[in-house]
Amino acid sequence: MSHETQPDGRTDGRTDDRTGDRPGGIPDVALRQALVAAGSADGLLVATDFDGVLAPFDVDPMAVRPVAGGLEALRELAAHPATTVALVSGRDLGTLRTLTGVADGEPIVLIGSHGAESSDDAVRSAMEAAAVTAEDQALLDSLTAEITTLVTERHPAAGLEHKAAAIVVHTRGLSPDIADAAVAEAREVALAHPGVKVLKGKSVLELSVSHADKGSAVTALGRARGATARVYFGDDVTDEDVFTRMTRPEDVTVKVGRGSTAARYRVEDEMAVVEALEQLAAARRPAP
Ligand SMILES: O=P(O)(O)OC[C@H]1O[C@H](O[C@H]2O[C@H](CO)[C@@H](O)[C@H](O)[C@H]2O)[C@H](O)[C@@H](O)[C@@H]1O
Repeated sequence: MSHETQPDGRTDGRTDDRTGDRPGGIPDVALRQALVAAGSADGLLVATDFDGVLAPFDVDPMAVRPVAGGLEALRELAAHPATTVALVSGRDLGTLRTLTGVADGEPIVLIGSHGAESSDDAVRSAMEAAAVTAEDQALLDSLTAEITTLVTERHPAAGLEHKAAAIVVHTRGLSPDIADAAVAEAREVALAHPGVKVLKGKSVLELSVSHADKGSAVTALGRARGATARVYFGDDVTDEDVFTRMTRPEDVTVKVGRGSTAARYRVEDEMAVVEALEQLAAARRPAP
């Protein structure tokens, strides 16, 4: 049986999505310069994906937490004038809030369910067409029932995650053959339901009733806040929707880890993301 290929070029069931030990720092001089330039823009948008970018992967999707320094750097950035900060995720809004600890009223925008949910009015209004309707909910309910039966009866080692707009089959840590079979059969179930969007992520198959995309949500936020420079960090297929939409000369798009990408720059891991955020925050501080 051929193994399900991951967006980062690995095969399903492997638990390490990273490139190995890193020496520290951001070796790419061009990226460092781009961050300094973005940091001095009149209006800055800094947005980052969550899993695999700000939080290391875990077999248990609810056990992940942001890497040390990540939230601190985002909070400092959000406190600077003319600076908008957003956390953007395939997680649903409630889960993103729980896992990041970002409280209601904090000046960090949360964008969940790949853009279908947000704490920001402008994003919600721009993404209204992608919000989950009663009809979508009925579709999700019947899809969830079928996928739950499939996983319980045929692939009990796989995990299930219930989200506001999707049901997700998790295969991290499983042997490739078991993971491939679970993913292939879940995909078959989804394909029998017109209107269901199938997303193959890293050791996950997400079956969604929303057609939101992160690119539309992030660019809507940038527009609403008058951002003249936009910075985005992402690691997975759904982040490519942002990379392909952010192509102005002032934009800084950063792919985290391996795999083909439309991003302009690349860093190795979550700690490099924190370093980049700290550089941006330093560039944003008023001169003494
Ligand atoms: O858009 P993101 O914030 O990157 O979310 C993408 C998916 O992330 C989660 O799955 C990933 O992280 C899990 C926890 O480390 C891991 O077990 C799984 O293998 C990864 O694919 C989340 O569970 C999904 O719902 C998100 O869509």
